[in-house]
Amino acid sequence: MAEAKICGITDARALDAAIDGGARFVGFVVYPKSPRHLSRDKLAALAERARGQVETVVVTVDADEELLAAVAACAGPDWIQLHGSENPGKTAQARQYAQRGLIKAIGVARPEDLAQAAAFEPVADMLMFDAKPPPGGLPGGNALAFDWQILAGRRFGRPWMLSGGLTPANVAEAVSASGAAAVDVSSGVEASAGLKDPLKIAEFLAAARSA
Ligand SMILES: O=C(O)c1ccccc1N[C@@H]1O[C@H](COP(=O)(O)O)[C@@H](O)[C@H]1O
Repeated sequence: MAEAKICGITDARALDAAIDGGARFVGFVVYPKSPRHLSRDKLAALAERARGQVETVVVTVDADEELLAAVAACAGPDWIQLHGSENPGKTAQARQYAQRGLIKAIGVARPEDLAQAAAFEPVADMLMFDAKPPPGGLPGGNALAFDWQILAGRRFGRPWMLSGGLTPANVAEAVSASGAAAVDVSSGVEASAGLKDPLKIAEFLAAARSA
């Protein structure tokens, strides 16, 4: 059984589907270039609805302290996910803005990319391995997968989550190939960019649970 994070939630129906389906985490994106970006008001409302039912994650990209403080004030997230090119120092500084911890995303295309994990283990509470973004593309949320076998048998000093191009149809194979204990999805449970499909969320969570 793999734990799951449903990321890029933009409305209450999707949030409720994630909670009802047994997600451990829900993710809210604060990054204006993303089709899943949330205004402060919407972020606050969704975080309030989620409180106490599921662990909340705010996803940021190279956010400055002002933005992190604003996110903390309006949403009080359990976790902050850093999905840009934050270095270990910046990652450590962000810790004060999350209630439970930090998730640091690492882009993976080749086995050598996993070496970056070591520098973040002392400062992040969880790692996320996502497909390296295409040149000029968004830093995440691209529906791109990488070779999951790269992770097979690898051990890290922190818990980690598999991300990138996961869907209800491939998540079981991804878990089996990589050995992931937790998985993260955004595009694979959408009807269109930025609009989650509650049925696909339920299917993904059922598949992850039985993986
Ligand atoms: O989802 C986004 O729009 C996004 C924007 C900026 C940084 C990260 C983002 N999403 C993260 O990427 C993973 C993988 O997405 P996908 O399933 O391949 O579409 C997503 O789960 C978020 O953690």
